[in-house]
Amino acid sequence: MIGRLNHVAIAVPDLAAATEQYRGALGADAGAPLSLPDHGVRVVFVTLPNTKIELMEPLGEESPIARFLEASPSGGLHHICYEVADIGAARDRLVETGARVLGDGTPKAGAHGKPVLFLHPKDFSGTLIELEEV
Ligand SMILES: C[C@@H](C(=O)O)C(=O)SCCNC(=O)CCNC(=O)[C@H](O)C(C)(C)COP(=O)(O)OP(=O)(O)OC[C@H]1O[C@@H](n2cnc3c(N)ncnc32)[C@H](O)[C@@H]1OP(=O)(O)O
Ligand SMILES: [Co+2]
Repeated sequence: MIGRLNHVAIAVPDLAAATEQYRGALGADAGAPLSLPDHGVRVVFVTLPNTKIELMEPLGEESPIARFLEASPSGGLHHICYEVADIGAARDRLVETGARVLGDGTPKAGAHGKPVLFLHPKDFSGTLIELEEV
C-alpha cells in the first residue's frame, strides 16, 4: 500500500539556523520558509535527488512538536512520510488492523496542499508516520 518516501522530518529549535546549516555546511537545496498554522509548524523543505527533508520549528502555543523539543532541545528525527494513492482507503485499512490514526481521522491539507494523516508512533516501532496522498 505505501509507495515512495516523500520526506523525512527533523524538528529543530531554530529554523533559520538549521536552514543555513543545510545550505552552507551540507550544500543542500533549501527552499523558502512556510508557516503552516493548521499544523502548528513553520517548515523549510530541502530537496535531495531522491527525497526531501522537512525542517520544522514550532509555530503557536499548541504546536504538536513543542513537547518533542522539550524532550530533545537540540532537535531530532520527528517523522517519516510515505506516499499513498488513496488516503481514505489507507486509513480504513489501518483502522481495521487496530492502528491509531491521530486526530479525528479526517485528512488535512499538508505542506504540499495534498491530504495527509498521521499514525501513532507507539503503533509503528516508535516512529511517527505521516501518509500523504499523491
Ligand atoms: C505539515 C506537515 C507535512 O509534512 O505536510 C507536517 O509534517 S506537520 C508535523 C507536525 N504534526 C504532527 O506531528 C501531527 C501528529 N503528531 C501528534 O499528534 C503528536 O505529536 C503525537 C505524536 C501524538 C505526540 O504528541 P505529544 O508529544 O503531545 O505526546 P506525548 O509527549 O504524550 O508522547 C507520547 C509518547 O509518544 C512519543 N513520541 C512523541 N512524539 C514522537 C515522535 N515524533 N516520534 C516518536 N515518538 C514520539 C513520546 O516520547 C511518548 O513516549 P513515552 O510515553 O514512551 O515517553
Ligand atoms: Co511532514
